[in-house]
Amino acid sequence: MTLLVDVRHRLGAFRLEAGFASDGGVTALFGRSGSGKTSLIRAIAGLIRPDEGRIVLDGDVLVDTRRDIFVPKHRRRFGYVFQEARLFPHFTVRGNLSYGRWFAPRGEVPDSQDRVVELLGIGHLLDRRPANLSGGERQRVAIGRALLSAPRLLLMDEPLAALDEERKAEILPYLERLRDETKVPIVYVSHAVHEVARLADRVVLMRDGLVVATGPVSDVLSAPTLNSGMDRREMGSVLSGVIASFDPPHRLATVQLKSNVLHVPNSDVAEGAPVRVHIPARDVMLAIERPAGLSALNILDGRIETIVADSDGMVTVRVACGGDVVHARITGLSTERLDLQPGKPVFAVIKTVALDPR
Ligand SMILES: Nc1ncnc2c1ncn2[C@@H]1O[C@H](COP(=O)(O)OP(=O)(O)OP(=O)(O)O)[C@@H](O)[C@H]1O
Repeated sequence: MTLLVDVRHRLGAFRLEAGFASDGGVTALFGRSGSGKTSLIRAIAGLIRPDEGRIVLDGDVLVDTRRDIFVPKHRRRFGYVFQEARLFPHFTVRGNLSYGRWFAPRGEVPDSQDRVVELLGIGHLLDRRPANLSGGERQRVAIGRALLSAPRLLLMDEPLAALDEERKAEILPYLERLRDETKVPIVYVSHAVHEVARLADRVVLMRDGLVVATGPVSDVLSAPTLNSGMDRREMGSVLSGVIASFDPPHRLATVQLKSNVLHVPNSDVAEGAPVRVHIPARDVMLAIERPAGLSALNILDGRIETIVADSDGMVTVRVACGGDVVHARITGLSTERLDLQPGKPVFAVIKTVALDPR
């Protein structure tokens, strides 16, 4: 799958001038409120007809303003999931799912309903109406309905934004299964860094209608020089590893990274499972001697690669710990006091790590 997007469009005083390429998986459109994420996904959906540009999916030209090509929304065969589930209130869950299937084009075989129901864990809800579902359940049904229309691309615009933290946590594992077990490419709009760190393969970082960085999630979320549009307090490292072992009494998982081991609170992931860890840079401290008597479980030794100063007096230090790179966000004063410089050996003390199944 290849998706090429390159659009320019004026909306009142706002100018969208954005493009990216995706070769499948989950592409996150990420940025602050008002950066243009929704406008861009609406252009991909066919809800906005761009002033200029092209959108091409697998060689199929959906928009080319120079050639006056504009394939209307209903002929693009995309699935949509919005902030609110927008289910039909008078239909049961089963009825809503059948409606999705009804939209699958003739000759296309959508995922079987049983498989989608199982994937999203909604089997026990089939006879209920939307009014009797939680927000998270409604959203899972909306995703199921979209999947059953055999979409070529799934567009999700802040699908978790209307849910409370508990419901978000409940639905994220289903989104991960969707990413890992279906072949449907996803464009996912979010302003929440932990969601993007957890779900995305590629990130398109937007600011003021422009794309300011694009690339693999681990690069975009951690590279301070590229992150001009991103709230630097949100920066962090995204590392891949596998679950090496468990310590059930302490509910801790041991994650083997490229050259380090991390201890992470978690008890639901199988041994050998590939995982991602997200380490916010603000939760990493640096020491020039190995600290003793600390409650932190994870202390990695490494060497400083770069130090980038911000205008707010903070600095982001990139530390290579063998083959794993960790970023620490510390004060400029600490940098001076510890005489931190590129090449200097340091210990990275990691306060929190989030573990995500992969
Ligand atoms: N139809 C319109 N006419 C004029 N301005 C518009 C229109 N639609 C959107 N805008 C403006 O375009 C800018 C980008 O909006 P957009 O919804 O794409 O951003 P966003 O990144 O998705 O933000 P949020 O996360 O808050 O949804 C905003 O300043 C918005 O006010």
